[in-house]
Formats: sequence, C-alpha cells, structure tokens
Amino acid sequence: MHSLKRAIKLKVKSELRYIRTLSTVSDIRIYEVGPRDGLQNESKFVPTDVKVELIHKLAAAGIKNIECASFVSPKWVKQMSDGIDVMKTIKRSPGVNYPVLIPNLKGYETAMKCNIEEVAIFPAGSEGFSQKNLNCSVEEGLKRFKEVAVQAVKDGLRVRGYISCVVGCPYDGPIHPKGIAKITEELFEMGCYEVSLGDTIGVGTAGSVQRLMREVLKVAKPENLALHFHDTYGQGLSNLLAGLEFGIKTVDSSISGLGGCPYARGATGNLATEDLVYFLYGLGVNTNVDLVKLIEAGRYISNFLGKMTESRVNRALSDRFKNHSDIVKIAACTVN
Ligand SMILES: CC(C)(COP(=O)([O-])OP(=O)([O-])OC[C@H]1O[C@@H](n2cnc3c(N)ncnc32)[C@H](O)[C@@H]1OP(=O)([O-])[O-])[C@@H](O)C(=O)NCCC(=O)NCCSC(=O)C[C@@](C)(O)CC(=O)[O-]
Repeated sequence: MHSLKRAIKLKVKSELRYIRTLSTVSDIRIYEVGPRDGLQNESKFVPTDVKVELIHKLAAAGIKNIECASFVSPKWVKQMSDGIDVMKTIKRSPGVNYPVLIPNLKGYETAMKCNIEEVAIFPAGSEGFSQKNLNCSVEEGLKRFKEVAVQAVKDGLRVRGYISCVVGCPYDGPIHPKGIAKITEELFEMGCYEVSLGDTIGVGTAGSVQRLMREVLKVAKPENLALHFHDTYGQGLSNLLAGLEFGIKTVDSSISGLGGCPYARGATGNLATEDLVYFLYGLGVNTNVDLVKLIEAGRYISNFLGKMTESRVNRALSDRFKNHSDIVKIAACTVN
C-alpha cells in the first residue's frame, strides 16, 4: 500500500514537471540538416544548382541554421563532392548560419576556401559505427576531430559536435548512455559550443531518450545540447517531447524527412522539418518559419528526387492551405 502511494506520488510529480516544462517551451532553435544529412544518402547525384536552390528556399522560409554540405572524402560520399561549389554559390541571407560537416584537417583546409563560419565534427558513439563511417576507432576519431576543433577555434569559427549512434548502433547494438556522456564532455573540452546527440538509426524511444538525457545532463547544460532524431521507427516527435521535458532548446531536422547515412545500415530519414515546425506551432512556440514556404521547399526537393515526401504534415496539407496563419490555426487547434 505504502509503495503504491509512493508510486502514484512520483507519477503525479513527474506529470506536473512535464506539464510545467512544456508550458514554458519557447525559442526552439531549428537546425536544418536536409542539404547535408538529407541528401548525402541519395544515390542519384543532386546537381549543385538544385542544392543551392533548396538552401535558398529554406532560408526564405525563415530557417536560420542550414547545414549545407560536408567536406568528407568524395570516395566515401560522392553526393557531397561539390561542397566547395555549393558554399561558393549560395547567396547568404543576413542572420542565417550556414555550417558544414568536417571529418579531418584535410576537409577543414578545403572548407576554409569558402568563407565558413561554423564547422561540425562527428565522432561516433560506438566502435562499430566509427570503423564503418570514419575508418578508425572512436579514440582515433576523437583525436582527429580535436585537431579540427582546435584549429577552428583558433581561426575564430564556431564548432559543433555531433555524436552518432547515441542510443543504438547497427553493428554493436544498444549503446550505454555513460559512454555518450563521456564523449559529450570531451567535445566540450575541445571547444564545441553545442553537442548534437544523434540517434542515427532511429531506434530510440521516449524511454531511452530519458535515460540518455539523465546521464548526459550530468556533464552538460540542456541549452548546450541538441537532439538529432532519425524517424526510422516513427518515434521522432515523441522522442523530441521526451527531450523537451529536460529543457532542450535546439532540434535538428531535415526538410521533407530526407536523410540517412550511407554507412549506417537501416538508417532512414530525419525528423521532417515540416512536422517539427507544425508540432512547435501546436505547442505555441513561434518559430518564425513560414509553413507554406517550408512545404514548398519540401515539395521542390521531393519532386526533384522523384519521391513522395516523408513529411506527414507536408502530405496532409495539400494545396487547400495556401495561407501560413490558416495552417498555424490548424496546428494550434484554435478557432476565431
Ligand atoms: C574520414 C575519412 C576521410 C577517412 O577515410 P580514409 O580512406 O581512411 O582516409 P585516409 O586519411 O586514409 O586518406 C585516403 C585518401 O582520401 C583522401 N581524403 C581524406 N580525407 C579527405 C577529405 N576530407 N576530403 C577529400 N579527400 C580526403 C586522402 O587525401 C587520401 O587520398 P589519396 O592520397 O589516396 O589520393 C572517410 O572515412 C570519410 O570521409 N568518412 C565520412 C563518411 C560520411 O560522410 N558519413 C556521413 C556523415 S556522418 C552522419 O551522417 C551522422 C550524423 C553526423 O548526421 C549524425 C547522425 O545522423 O546521427
């Protein structure tokens, strides 16, 4: 009887904390990864002008952080081999951040030829994925990324860290949150301003995200963390809710739900940006993103790729809704 009462008390306490946190969710920073994470897995080469147009459309929709390219080995990911051209061609809008992904000093030197302000480094949270994705151990990867981070900080750039496979790895299975917390700490020590926790194969659930957050928040503040969910098992938004409960302020997403990693077997697209924005408007968070323009950007790239959008919101909001505020009303379930 006593333990039942205690369990009910704990449940009520946790529900109250949840409602309190969600009612104060505001200022969520959206970090769009479509032009990089979204496209890197596409087998058909996307011409530079299409990549550039997509980036312009995202910026026009009001997205303020757009990861545009990666400077990885073209032998490993051919789709990203035109990073220099992309970065040299885009017309940069004031107030928009255009980061790029960097695997090593060679990639960094190339990226520095094209006016870069932010770089992202990406160690793996598991040995198996590190070997497949970076051709080295986690420790060796961290050493290489540290060289990049130290140089970038010296050059006055912002450095973002990703950790991939934070919940599960296609080669090693479930991943313990303690190891992820340790890598998070190392990334901050290298000079990262933010660490994005990547569920690369999308196996996470609200429960595993809670366990991860409890461990990682022992070494980091929620405002310095980002969440990067692939939606393979359809858990993206519920995982995000679990993360928001801990005060997370930055969320990665990909236009039209594109995405996947060529070296992560079974990985599918990221949480779709259209779904994320609709969800945030529903919570009363004003993202300043124009949903009509965002949906157009999603359709632009899906049409080019010849596939149906993975965004449920994009699919649901057919051409009936041409007005951003009408869509926001649907999201917030408000009536005049
Ligand atoms: C790390 C390496 C380069 C090691 O690849 P390696 O083959 O071991 O490299 P190496 O150092 O032995 O060099 C071999 C050759 O590659 C060249 N090379 C070496 N580096 C570069 C470079 N930067 N740019 C251009 N060329 C390069 C180098 O110069 C050399 O050329 P050669 O002498 O034979 O002519 C390779 O494994 C690689 O590029 N991996 C990246 C794979 C990738 O892009 N994966 C997807 C991104 S990660 C991801 O999506 C997850 C994330 C971040 O989104 C989070 C999540 O979703 O959860």
